[in-house]
Order: sequence, then C-alpha cells, then structure tokens
Amino acid sequence: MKINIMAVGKIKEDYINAGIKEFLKRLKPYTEVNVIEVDDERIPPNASGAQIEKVKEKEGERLLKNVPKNSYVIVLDVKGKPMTSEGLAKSIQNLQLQGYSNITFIIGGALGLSQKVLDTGDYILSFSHMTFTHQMIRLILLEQLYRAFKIIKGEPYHK
Ligand SMILES: C[S@@+](CC[C@H](N)C(=O)[O-])C[C@H]1O[C@@H](n2cnc3c(N)ncnc32)[C@H](O)[C@@H]1O
Repeated sequence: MKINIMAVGKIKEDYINAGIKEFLKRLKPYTEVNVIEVDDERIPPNASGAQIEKVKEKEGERLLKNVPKNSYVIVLDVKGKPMTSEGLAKSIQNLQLQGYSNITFIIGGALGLSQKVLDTGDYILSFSHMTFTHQMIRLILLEQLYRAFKIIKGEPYHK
C-alpha cells in the first residue's frame, strides 16, 4: 500500500519541516509515503469571494491531475467527518483487502479546497472542529499515519 499526500503550498517553518522529516523516517519501515506539493496561487489583497473561488479552483485542478490511479481519496477538511486512530488503522487494512494500491490524502492551501476537490473525495476527514494551518495539518496527518501503522502491527506507541 502506497500513501500519497497531496498538498497545496510549501512548508516554510523549519520546526514543522523537522517534524515532517522525523515522521517520514519513522514511517519508512511500514509503508511508502509520497509527498506531492502543488504551487499555491497568489491572492490579490482585498480579493473578492469570486476571485477566491477562482484561486481554489486553479489549485484544485493542480491537485486533481496528480491523483494516482487506483487511489482511495481522503480529503482533509474541517467540515468533514471525524475518525479515530483505530478507525484509520482499520480503514487502511480494509482498503488493502479491497485491492487499493494507493491511499491519497489531499490537504488544501491557506484558502481551503474547491468544491470539485471535495466532491472527488471518497471520504472527507476532519481532525477537529478547529482549523489548523496547512503546514501543521501535514505534520499531524503523518503522526496519525505512523500511529495507525503501529496499531496495525500491534506495536507499542505512546497512548
Ligand atoms: C488553513 S486550512 C484552510 C482554511 C479554510 N478557511 C477552510 O475553511 O478550508 C488549510 C487546509 O488544512 C486542512 N485542515 C485544516 N484544519 C483541518 C481540520 N481540522 N481537519 C481536517 N483538515 C484540516 C484542510 O485540508 C484545509 O484545506
């Protein structure tokens, strides 16, 4: 099973980059994780609602054209459905049994995701009712993936 993380924009904070690097290293023995970043769009100051929608659509097109075939797509959105860590572990196992070779997680940029991207998701996942930065949520997702693989293998990890 290959995990793809598709995200809008780069990680600029060194402390987040260090955390991402650490969890990518920890995940190596369990699965292949492929991070695909697409460029974010510049937003004009005082952008109108319509301009913001256009920017989200452009970023969304970049994301969607990179989604690998035979992927189960999990879109991260604050308004999505919650999932427990055990639930994520079970889902990964079930998807493997169903013959999926890829799980693709999609993370939006500062403005969030277009409706088209949200409609593409097989599951819309919320980590909390609170909004995190796109940089922070990438690190949180990687920690949860690591936790899921520890659960799948029955290996100890922090409670
Ligand atoms: C800064 S947030 C975007 C905020 C934007 N106002 C919105 O409502 O989508 C950037 C991205 O991080 C992810 N994200 C942030 N908080 C999240 C949460 N609580 N659950 C799931 N994804 C989240 C989403 O993919 C979101 O598109």
